[in-house]
Amino acid sequence: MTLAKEIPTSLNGNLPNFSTEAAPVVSEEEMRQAVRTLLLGLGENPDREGLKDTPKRVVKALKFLTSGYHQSLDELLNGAVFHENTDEMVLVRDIDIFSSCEHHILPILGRAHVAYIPDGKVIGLSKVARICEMYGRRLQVQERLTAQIADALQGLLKPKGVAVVVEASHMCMVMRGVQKVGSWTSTSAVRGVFSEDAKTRQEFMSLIRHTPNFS
Ligand SMILES: Nc1nc2c(ncn2[C@@H]2O[C@H](COP(=O)(O)OP(=O)(O)OP(=O)(O)O)[C@@H](O)[C@H]2O)c(=O)[nH]1
Ligand SMILES: [Zn+2]
Repeated sequence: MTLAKEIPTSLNGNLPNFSTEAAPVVSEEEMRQAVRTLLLGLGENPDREGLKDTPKRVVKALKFLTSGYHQSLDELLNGAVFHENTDEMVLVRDIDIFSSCEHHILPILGRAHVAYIPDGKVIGLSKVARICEMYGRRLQVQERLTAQIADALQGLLKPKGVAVVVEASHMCMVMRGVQKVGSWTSTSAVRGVFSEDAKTRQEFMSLIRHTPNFS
């Protein structure tokens, strides 16, 4: 493993825990070897037929599950911010979340509800889901994921307010550890008018609880 002088520009600002000096560059082969070592440590034979391509598959899967480190808001937005004279709440509900907890690298499965009150600008609806994907496909804690989604929208649109609720089940609490099947966690991040005005916050909460008749 060597130390990079610079983080590739695509990662700038996305790797929270490395300074520019210390960002390690790890080859694909080194990553596969690490998975092979894990398999050996688990008492498996990494050379048996079913496992011989597993290191390659695991590295590919983990790279996909953390691909959000290589995205940027600019890129995913693709210019889809539009001037619109509205200040009514926009809510995108039930956005599925597939993230990975940073403590165990196990799945966090759930959904996000994202609302904002525009102040002259709206964003393409699909981009709200793409923002959730970008931050979801990183090693996360749910609280940070929720706040990052809220802060991204706040920064991009400078709206009157943003509210985000994430409801998710952590496989590290279900499949191992305390093993609480069916437990889930709700986190919220409110900015602007949603934090200042209880009525607006309540409207958001009641909209995310309402069951539409097409679902
Ligand atoms: N706040 C928060 N905690 C999380 C999240 N994901 C996992 N955790 C918790 O992180 C904690 C790590 O605790 P440790 O005691 O260091 O790890 P552990 O021995 O594996 O803990 P147990 O899960 O209790 O067996 C656990 O309580 C997890 O439930 C998250 O998104 N937010
Ligand atoms: Zn965990």
